[in-house]
Formats: sequence, C-alpha cells, structure tokens
Amino acid sequence: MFKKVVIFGVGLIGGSFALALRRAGQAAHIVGVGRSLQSLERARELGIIDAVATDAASAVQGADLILVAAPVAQTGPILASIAPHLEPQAIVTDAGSTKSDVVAAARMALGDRIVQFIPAHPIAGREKHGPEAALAELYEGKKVVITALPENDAADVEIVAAAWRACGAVIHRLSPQEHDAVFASVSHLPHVLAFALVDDIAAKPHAATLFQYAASGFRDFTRIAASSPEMWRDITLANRDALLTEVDAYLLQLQNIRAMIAAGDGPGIEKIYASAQHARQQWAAAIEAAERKAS
Ligand SMILES: NC(=O)C1=CN([C@@H]2O[C@H](COP(=O)(O)OP(=O)(O)OC[C@H]3O[C@@H](n4cnc5c(N)ncnc54)[C@H](O)[C@@H]3O)[C@@H](O)[C@H]2O)C=CC1
Ligand SMILES: O=C(O)C(=O)Cc1ccc(O)cc1
Repeated sequence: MFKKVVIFGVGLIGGSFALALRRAGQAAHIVGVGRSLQSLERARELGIIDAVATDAASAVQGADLILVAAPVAQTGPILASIAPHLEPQAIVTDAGSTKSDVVAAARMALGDRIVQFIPAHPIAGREKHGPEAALAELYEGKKVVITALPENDAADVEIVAAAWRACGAVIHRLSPQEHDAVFASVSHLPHVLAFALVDDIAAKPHAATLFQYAASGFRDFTRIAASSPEMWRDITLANRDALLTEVDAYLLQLQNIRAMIAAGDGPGIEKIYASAQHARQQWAAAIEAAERKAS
C-alpha cells in the first residue's frame, strides 16, 4: 500500500492509474498536479484524486510513488521541477508512449537520482482524453512495458511492476530502443496514417459529401485520428528516427501497390491482401486469447 501517490497529468492515463490503484486498495492518498486547475478540480470531483497540489515541492513531499502521465515533451520540465525536492524513498515512473527521449530527459533532469526513475508504458488507451475519460478497468488484461535502466534497483522495478499488476496489467520488459522501434511500427505509424488520411479528405472542396458517405470501415481506420494532437505531436517528434524508418517502408509498400493498380495486376494485389488478411486474423485471435487469459 502506497501512503502518498502523486500524479503529474491527471488525464486518461494518470486518472485511470489512480482509479485502478485505489480500487485495488493500494493507495492511501492520491495527489494530482497539472497545468489546468479546472481539470484537476474536475478530477477531484470525480473521485480520481484526493487533493490538488499547486507546486511540485509540496506535491512530492512524503510521496512514495510519483507517476508522470503528461505529453512526453513535458517529462523533462516536470522531472526538473521535482528533482530538488525528491526524497530518497520516492520511486518515480512514467507512462509515456516513447522511451529513449523520456530516459534522456530523465537523465538530464535527475542526474544521480536517475536510480529512482523506472520508465514504463501502459499499452492501453483510447482516443478520448482528460479526467472524464479515465476508467478504473482500462489496464485489465493489458500489457505494461517496463524499460528498466542499468542504474535501477531490482526491488524498485518490482514495486512499479506490482503497482501495474494491481491495476490488472501484465508486465513485459524491453530496452528503450527496442520499445521505440516496436511502437513506431504498430502504434505511431498507424496514428500518422489516420491523421494524414482524415486531414487529406477534410481539405478537399467536397469534404462534406465525402464524410457523409463514409462508412464503418472509415470509422475503424480513423478512430485514432480523434486522439489528442498535442500528445501525438510530441510522440511523432520524440520517436523521429524509428518513425521515419517506418514511414519510408510504408511509402515503398504504397508505391508497390500503386504500380500494381496502374498495371491492373489483380493477382499481385490479391496476394498482398490475402497475406494481410491472414496476419490480421492471426493477430486478433492471439491478442484476444492472451487478454482473456490475463483478465
Ligand atoms: N492516450 C493513450 O491512449 C495513451 C497515452 N499514453 C501516454 O500517457 C501520457 C498521458 O496521455 P493521456 O492521459 O492520454 O493524455 P491526457 O490529455 O488525457 O492527459 C494529460 C494530462 O497532462 C496534463 N499536463 C500537460 N502538461 C503538464 C505539465 N507540464 N505538468 C503536469 N500536467 C501536465 C494535461 O493538462 C492533461 O490533464 C502521454 O505521455 C501519452 O503518450 C500512454 C498510453 C496510452
Ligand atoms: O486509441 C488507441 O486504440 C490506442 O492506440 C491507444 C494508445 C495510444 C498510445 C499508446 O502509447 C498506447 C495506446
């Protein structure tokens, strides 16, 4: 049981962590810190946090667990604000969607206290944001990737892992670099594609007509284009190198398919579609079975 949990950024991810940890009986007192007082007050009304802190020093005083759950470019400034006040017993973790940049920012901000920072990323979420979107069950059966650092104490890593397990999550471990390469491919690229497609259609003179006839396939493909622009701007730039590799590979595939369309190459097109269909079916069956087993 944590005596005092502090959440920087009480939105979908930080708010859901607070709700899940409290439901599991693992947090005696939860304090929120943020950019918008109005949003923090709303989080308190919703029972997500017990108190609002207006400065970093008082927020982290006596804290045993601190979670940074703000857009990833905020990680450095937030950690710099708490570094002078960090007590030795406090464990600091984060929920950012990228890890190499977060670790670099943490090293800069925390110096020797980097031992106290355990980077992590819950692989659960949705396109809605803010405290109203928080759900106690968001992490049930979902993965949390911990990208522990060589400096970390194994016992501290286990405390963060146990907190996420209490929220219903299953722990995986990757290096920050492995993490960023994986998520560039299966999360960051799909978000870029969805934002790009919707923006492209919205900019056409007859956009209203096009949207009027868009069906459920369009809805499924573009759901994530309703996600937070600030959060995704930060992720896109933070994971620039890995993301450019994936964008280039995708452009090649699009050019390949374009050439097949122009040439009327039905068998070539069908071969790609059949391979994708098979991979998608296998993936869905495996992920659903794993989540059923975990929850
Ligand atoms: N949305 C998703 O599905 C997932 C998001 N993440 C990561 O979790 C983090 C939070 O994302 P969400 O909860 O979705 O966003 P959100 O927009 O719901 O919440 C972020 C909160 O951070 C606050 N904030 C912004 N700057 C701040 C600062 N300097 N200090 C303190 N608070 C600040 C905002 O006011 C907002 O309340 C991001 O790093 C994101 O990459 C990770 C997994 C899934
Ligand atoms: O909306 C969705 O389905 C997502 O893909 C949620 C998501 C967003 C960012 C992450 O780092 C992890 C999960």
